[in-house]
Amino acid sequence: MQTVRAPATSANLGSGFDVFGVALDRPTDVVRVEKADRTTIEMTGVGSQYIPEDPEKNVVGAVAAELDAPAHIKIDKGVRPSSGLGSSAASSAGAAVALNALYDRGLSREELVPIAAEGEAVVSGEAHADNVAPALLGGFTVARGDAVTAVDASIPLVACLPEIAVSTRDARSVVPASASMEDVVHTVGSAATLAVGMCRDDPELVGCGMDERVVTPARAELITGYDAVREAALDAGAAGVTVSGAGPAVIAPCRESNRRHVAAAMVDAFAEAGVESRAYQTRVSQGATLY
Ligand SMILES: Nc1ncnc2c1ncn2[C@@H]1O[C@H](COP(=O)(O)OP(=O)(O)OP(=O)(O)O)[C@@H](O)[C@H]1O
Ligand SMILES: N[C@@H](CCO)C(=O)O
Repeated sequence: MQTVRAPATSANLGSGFDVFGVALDRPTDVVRVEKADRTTIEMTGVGSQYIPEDPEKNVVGAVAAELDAPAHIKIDKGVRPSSGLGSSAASSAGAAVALNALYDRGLSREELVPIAAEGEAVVSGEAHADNVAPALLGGFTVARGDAVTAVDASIPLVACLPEIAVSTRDARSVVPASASMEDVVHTVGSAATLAVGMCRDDPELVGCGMDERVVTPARAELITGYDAVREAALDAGAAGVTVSGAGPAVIAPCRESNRRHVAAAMVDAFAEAGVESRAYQTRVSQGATLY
């Protein structure tokens, strides 16, 4: 038997649409695997009632098939599905690490990225790596085509998850098909600033580099209270605010000393907009861990 704790992730970070990602130290999924003749799946935890246990429809079924590693897979969900916090990626990455160990496949974390990405294809039709890369490698990751670059980083963050359902499909359907050259230049400047901020463990640069004018404003429209939550987080000392993944979670990097204050301000602002929410006081951290 092998057990893995797999982290939530935030992939985009404003300026890095479909490219940047970070692993978060909470929330997490716990994935437990035991050898079996055929793959079966058992789900518990937050939102598990909405996740199919059929291996054809659950992301971990595709990962087990890719690794030719049939198993009884138990997943205790800590990362709510359709959260913008990489719920499906946490399970995919956790299963990839656990099954690789269970069957002694000897694959590196980098080699597991495309395998875990096949799990993502079950959900979205695309084997995109922007969430599974940080879930496997930890820190800050850059997914560019088939290549992934990872750097260690430790940035305090608040990830505030409202009780709103936003499907990734809907959130992708509102992304504009084109952008002006002015906006492209602005995004490149922001993305470069964010990457430097991650390399320097500087939350101010990371927050500044989240500013993006094409994808984020379109998606913010799907999140009731977003503008007020953004303003409240900035007033409380956050260095920046953006939509996490496809939403509806909203993330805000900040200094550790004011993280609690930022978290409370975001929850209060959602409440004033009539939306219940939960704020995770978290940080950029390591990838999936065997224990
Ligand atoms: N093991 C699993 N864990 C979570 N969701 C799963 C799993 N297997 C299948 N799913 C399906 O995947 C969908 C959730 O994945 P989705 O990528 O939309 O959300 P997310 O991972 O929270 O968001 P994001 O990628 O924006 O961070 C749900 O429809 C859910 O039923
Ligand atoms: N990068 C993806 C993450 C969601 O899977 C998006 O923002 O749509």
